[in-house]
Formats: sequence, C-alpha cells, structure tokens
Amino acid sequence: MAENGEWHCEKRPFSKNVSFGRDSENVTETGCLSIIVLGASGDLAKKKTFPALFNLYKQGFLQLNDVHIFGYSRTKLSDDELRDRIRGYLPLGNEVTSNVSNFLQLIKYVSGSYDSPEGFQELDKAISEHEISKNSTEGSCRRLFYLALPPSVYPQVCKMIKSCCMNKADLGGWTRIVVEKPFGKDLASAEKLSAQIGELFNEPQIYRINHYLGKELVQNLLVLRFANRFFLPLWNRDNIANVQIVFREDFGTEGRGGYFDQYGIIRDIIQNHLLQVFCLVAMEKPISMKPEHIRDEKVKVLQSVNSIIDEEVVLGQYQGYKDDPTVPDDSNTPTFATLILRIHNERWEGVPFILKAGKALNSRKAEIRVQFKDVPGDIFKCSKQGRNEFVIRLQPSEAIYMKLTVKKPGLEMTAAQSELDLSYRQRYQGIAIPEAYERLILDTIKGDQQHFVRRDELKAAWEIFTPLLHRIDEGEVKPLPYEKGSRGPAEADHLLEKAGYVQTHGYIWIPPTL
Ligand SMILES: NC(=O)C1=CN([C@@H]2O[C@H](COP(=O)(O)OP(=O)(O)OC[C@H]3O[C@@H](n4cnc5c(N)ncnc54)[C@H](OP(=O)(O)O)[C@@H]3O)[C@@H](O)[C@H]2O)C=CC1
Ligand SMILES: O=C1O[C@H](COP(=O)(O)O)[C@@H](O)[C@H](O)[C@H]1O
Repeated sequence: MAENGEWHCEKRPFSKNVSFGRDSENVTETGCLSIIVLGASGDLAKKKTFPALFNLYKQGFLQLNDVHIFGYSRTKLSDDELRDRIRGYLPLGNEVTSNVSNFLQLIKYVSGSYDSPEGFQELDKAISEHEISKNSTEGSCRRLFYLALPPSVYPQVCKMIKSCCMNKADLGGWTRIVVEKPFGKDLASAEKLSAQIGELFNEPQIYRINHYLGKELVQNLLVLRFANRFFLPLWNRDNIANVQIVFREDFGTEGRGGYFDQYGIIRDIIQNHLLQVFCLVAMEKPISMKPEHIRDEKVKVLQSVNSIIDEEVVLGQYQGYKDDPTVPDDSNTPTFATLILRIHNERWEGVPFILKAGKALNSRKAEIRVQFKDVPGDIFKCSKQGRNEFVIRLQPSEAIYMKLTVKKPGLEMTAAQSELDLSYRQRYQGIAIPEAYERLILDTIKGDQQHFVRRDELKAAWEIFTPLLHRIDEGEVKPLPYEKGSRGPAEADHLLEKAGYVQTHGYIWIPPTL
C-alpha cells in the first residue's frame, strides 16, 4: 500500500522469491518458464486458466522473453483455433489490443491422447525447442503442468509427464503439476489417487488447487485472526455461540448435471471449499506463516472433528433437478446440505460449526458468520435486539462487518442493532481484487504451497465426510425437496435454531453504495 493509502499493483518482472515450500531453497530461478495447460479445449481452461494467465501477463509476472504457454488436449486444433477460443474469455479492461495479441502469441497448441507417449513426446519436443530458443541451460528450466482435466485421467497423464516431459536435470529448474478438485470421491479413492501420483511426484511438486484459498477474504482470515489483539481473547467457546460458513448459488446445475450428479453438493463444495474456510477459522495459531506450519495446524483441527451425526444433517434436492436429461430419474444426490461439525478440543468444545451449501437458492453469496453469546447481566435488554455477529462476506461485494448494539440516535435511551462496516468496494476504491486462480497460479510458479492442500490434509478432510457420503450413496440418508429460488428446506433453518443460532429479526445489512 502506498503512503497515500492507495493500493497499486506494480508492473514488474517476475521476481526471485524466498517463499518457504519451494522444491529447493536458495536456488536462483533463471531458466525460462513453460506453462502447459492439459485439457486446453475444456471449460475450466478457457474460463479460468487462460484468463488468469492473461492477468498475470498484463501485470508483468509472465514476461514475453521468458515464458511460453502450451495447450494440450485430444481435440484437433491449430494454434490459432485455440487462440480464438480463448480470446473471448480474456478479461478486458481498457486493454491495448497489442496486449491481447502478444499474450495469445505466447500460446502454442499440441494435440495428443492422454494415455500414450506420442503426443507427450511431441509436447516435450515443443517445450524443449522453446527452452533452447531462449538459450536456457538444460535442466535450469521450469515446467508447470496444469491438469485442467477430469480426475479420472490424472494417473495416466502424470505417468506420461513423468516418462516424457520432465525437466531434464536438476540445475535449479523444476517440474510441478497442478491438479484440480474433485480429488477423489471418498477416502479410499482419494488415497488411491494420492498414492498413484505420489509414486511419480514428490509432495513439493504437487499443487492441489482449491480456488477458495485464492479468494481475497479467505486469504485475509489468518491476518484478521492473528494480527488483531481484540479477536485473540474472544475467539473461543467462552464467547462464541456458533459459527456458520455458508455458500449459496442462485442457479442450478444446468449444463453440469452429469458431473454434479456423481458428486453432489458435499463433495462439490463442502468437503473442499467450505472445509478449507472452516480450517482457517478454527485452527490454532501456526508457529509462523510458513506453508508447512499453517498446513500442520489445519491437519490438527481436521483431526479433532467428531463424526457427523445424521440428526445434524439436512439434505435437499431442488425441484426440477431431475429434469436434466443427464441426471437419472431416481437420483438421490443432494444439491443442498446443512450439517454441523463439532470440534473436540479446548477452544471449541460445544460450539457448532454450521456448514451450509446449496444450488438454485434465492441468492448468491458466500460468507462466514461468527455469532457471539448473549451479554451476561444484560441491563439494556440487548438480547432482544440480537446478538453480536462478526461477518466476513467472501462474495459478492467483499466485506467485513460487525453487528453490534448501539444507542439509537435521539433523545430516548433505546438500543438498536448497527454495524461497523469495512466494505471493500468503498474502502479500497479503484483497487482491483485479483482473481483466485490468478493468485494461485502465481503461487505455483513461485513454489509457495501455503494455499494448496497437502496430502494428509486431504486425507483428514475425507475422513470427516466419507461415512456420511457412503450413507447418502446407499440411499440411507435422503434429500428433502425444496423449491428452486427458495432458502432450501425449512428443516435446515430448524437445525440452525436447534444448534443455538439466534436470528436477528428486522435487521438487514445493506452494502454501502459509493
Ligand atoms: N469448469 C469449472 O468451472 C471448474 C472445473 N474444475 C475442475 O477442473 C477440471 C476440468 O474441468 P472442465 O474444464 O470443466 O472439464 P471438461 O469436461 O471441459 O474437460 C476438460 C477437457 O478434458 C478432456 N476430457 C473430457 N472428458 C474426458 C474424459 N472422459 N477422458 C479424457 N479426457 C476428457 C476434453 O478435452 P479433449 O477431449 O480435447 O482431450 C475436455 O476439453 C475438472 O477436474 C473439474 O472438476 C474445478 C472447478 C471449476
Ligand atoms: O468448484 C466449484 O465452485 C463453483 C463456485 O465457485 P465461485 O468462485 O463462483 O464461488 C461452483 O459453482 C461449482 O459447482 C464448483 O464445482
């Protein structure tokens, strides 16, 4: 931040960094960089991966004289055809046209299969040609493989990368792979996938991406919790009544029904995105901000979570979900879930963490809501007004606000609910908040694994949900129908109430306008 209080993003060359968690410390990164997007013809690649690379390019993190980007998939495409597919998805501000075309010229396409060496050998040749053209010493080059592919092909693709496309020697260069969620369907399948990939790559080479960890306010959580004195004594069972972590979408699974039906809302959102947020809210203070220290604490809190009980789960499926021709008529897949996690430790015993996610609801938002207990000896009858709440709005309209009771302005001594409000759009005017993928891809290039999921963390996450997921898969726990555009099943609100959440009636936070 500049002295005048404004934030700005410097245009700068890719810097040598000192992040913890790199493949090897104290190595000067001089070799050229190849970013290979596998599954380049797909949805994620065009909507997220290439746009994120474009943003990094615009800010000077990817340099024309240093970086090359390769797309790889089975679809037969020319370089220009791939560029044309991508062009329409690039986030254009007041863009100079030459920026877009220079970026697109960085991209080459190679077509090949995922399970035989020919295509990968051709890819390796193309990468090597690029490296040679940049006069890079063999072995000093950096190769980043982004698997924008269905997880079913991860093992074979990793084998092919390992046998055909690795950086040739260890002269400061590296080979890293980025894998997308869903990483497995349950504990056994995730462990199998981890073992298959783990035989080929070391943990520091594997980046399990979860884009929620790249969101601005998720990245803010540890700072908020551990850099502010006033939260430290309050953040525990003595003061906090309950915590909600909520994800809502106001659209259904249209166009993705086939994928979604095999996974459901718990695997799609709760086991990964909401659980990562949960870790950051509930974990103990790490020894330092080093990635391994943070991830150690996340694993500890995950391992302290009790088994989920059926009485603390409400599942829903929106009416019309099964109209999608790719969804079976007898689908038992939940598109909505509210469930309670309970942590068996000194800080959190007895505090319900309510995780809620749903598709086709009445609004789109993601937030964390920490509700405090009632004031003891309440001389103002504050509890009638509602409880103190600390809310972190992850999206849309990023904000942090604190609901508190104040004297209503005027002659009378009346208490009323109000808020201390840090709305980002208002407070940080003119600051573009980076896209999650942009940040995370930059981390993979820097070798910073703080915002990526470690193998033992993933295992602990699946351990929490697998028994419930199996009961759902077996049809033992069934989703309740709910209307599209509603709040979800009413039973979910009853569960919240039962868990001790007290809703403030007649109060609504309105994001300030400029
Ligand atoms: N799309 C999104 O918004 C998000 C996606 N993800 C994850 O990212 C990954 C990629 O997602 P997305 O781009 O949507 O997926 P797509 O279905 O678009 O698949 C990507 C590419 O993979 C190839 N492919 C598709 N199905 C198969 C198959 N059965 N066997 C081999 N290759 C196949 C296709 O390329 P070709 O046929 O040309 O080889 C396709 O273009 C997935 O793991 C997904 O869960 C995560 C978060 C959000
Ligand atoms: O991973 C996924 O996330 C999106 C929601 O992402 P967001 O950044 O827009 O909140 C969700 O729609 C999708 O089902 C899921 O696979």
